[in-house]
Amino acid sequence: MENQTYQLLDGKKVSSEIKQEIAAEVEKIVAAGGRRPHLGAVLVGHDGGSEAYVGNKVRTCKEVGFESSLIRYEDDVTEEELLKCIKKLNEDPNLDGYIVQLPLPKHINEQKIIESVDPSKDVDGFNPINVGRLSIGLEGYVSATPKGIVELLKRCKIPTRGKHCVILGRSNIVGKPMSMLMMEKGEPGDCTVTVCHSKTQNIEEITKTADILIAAMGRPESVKANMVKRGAVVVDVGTTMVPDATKKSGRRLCGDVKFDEVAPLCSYISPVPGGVGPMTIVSLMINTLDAYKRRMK
Ligand SMILES: Nc1nc2c(c(=O)[nH]1)N[C@@H](CN(C=O)c1ccc(C(=O)N[C@@H](CCC(=O)O)C(=O)O)cc1)CN2
Ligand SMILES: [Mg+2]
Repeated sequence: MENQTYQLLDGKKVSSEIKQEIAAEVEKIVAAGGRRPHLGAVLVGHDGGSEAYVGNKVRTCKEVGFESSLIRYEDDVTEEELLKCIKKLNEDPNLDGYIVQLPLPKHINEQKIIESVDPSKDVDGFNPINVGRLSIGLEGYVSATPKGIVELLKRCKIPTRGKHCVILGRSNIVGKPMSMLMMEKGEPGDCTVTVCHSKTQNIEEITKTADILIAAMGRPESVKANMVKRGAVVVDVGTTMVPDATKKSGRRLCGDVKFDEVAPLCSYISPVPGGVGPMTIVSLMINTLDAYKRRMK
C-alpha cells in the first residue's frame, strides 16, 4: 500500500502564534495602566535539562512581556529552606504564579513541596487541589504539557469526538491529566480513552486501534511502525537525551516515537524537538496570564 502523506503538528509554529497573542494582550493591559503578569521559578541545583527548561521559561516571559523572578538554590538546600521559600512566594502579593522545577534532589520530598504551593498560584497545575478540580471538570490550572497538547490538537483542527485515544504512560504530570482532558466533554475531548503503561500486556494490539496515540512513557523510539494504525494522529511527548556521535555535543534529543518509520503511516505527527516541548512552555504562559486575571478580578 502507498505511504500516506503526513502533516506535522508544528508546536514551534503554533506556540509562536500563541506567544504573539499573549504579548498583544499584555501590551493592552500595560497601555491601560495595568501591571505586567509576574511568574516565579524555583530552580534547585545545576541539572543541565532543568537549567535549559527554566532558562526557556524566563526567556519566554520576556518575549510575551511578563515579569519573571528566578530563585536559585544549591543541590544541598534543605526541605525546610525550600518550604520557607514557598511560604514567601505564596504570600507575595506581586507574584501571580510560580513553578518549582522538577525533578528535585532525592533528599527533598517532592510531593510535600507540590502540596505546599498555594493552589491559586500553582500555574504548573501539580497541586492535588488543581488535579482534583480537573478530574471533575472544574476550572483550575492544568499541567502545561497536557494542556499544550490539547491546544495543539485544537489549533491544528484535529477531530477528537468519539475517537479512540490511547495514552502511553501514567505519570502525574502527563499521562493521568492527559487521560482526563481527552475524556472531558466537548472537543478537544469526547474521546474513548485507554491508558497503557509498563505492565500493559499485548500493548501493540491496543495501540493499533488508536485514532490518536499519545506517547509519554519516556522510552526513546519505543513506538514502532507495527504499533500504529494507518491514518492515526501521533503525539510524541518524549524528550530523552541520547548519545549521538555525529553531533558536536555528542548527544541529541530523542522522542518516544521512531519518527522515520511511523510518520509515513500517520495523518498527523508531532516532531521532537519542535512539537510538544514549545507548547509546554507557552501553556505555562497561558496559565500565568490566567492567574494574573484571577488575581486582578
Ligand atoms: N515544574 C515543572 N517541572 C517539569 C515540567 C513542568 O511542566 N513543570 N516538565 C518537564 C520539563 N519541561 C518543563 O519544565 C520541558 C521539557 C521540554 C521542553 C521543550 O521545549 N523541549 C524542546 C526541546 C528542548 C531542547 O532542545 O532541549 C522540544 O521538544 O522542542 C520544555 C519544557 C519536567 N519538569
Ligand atoms: Mg521524584
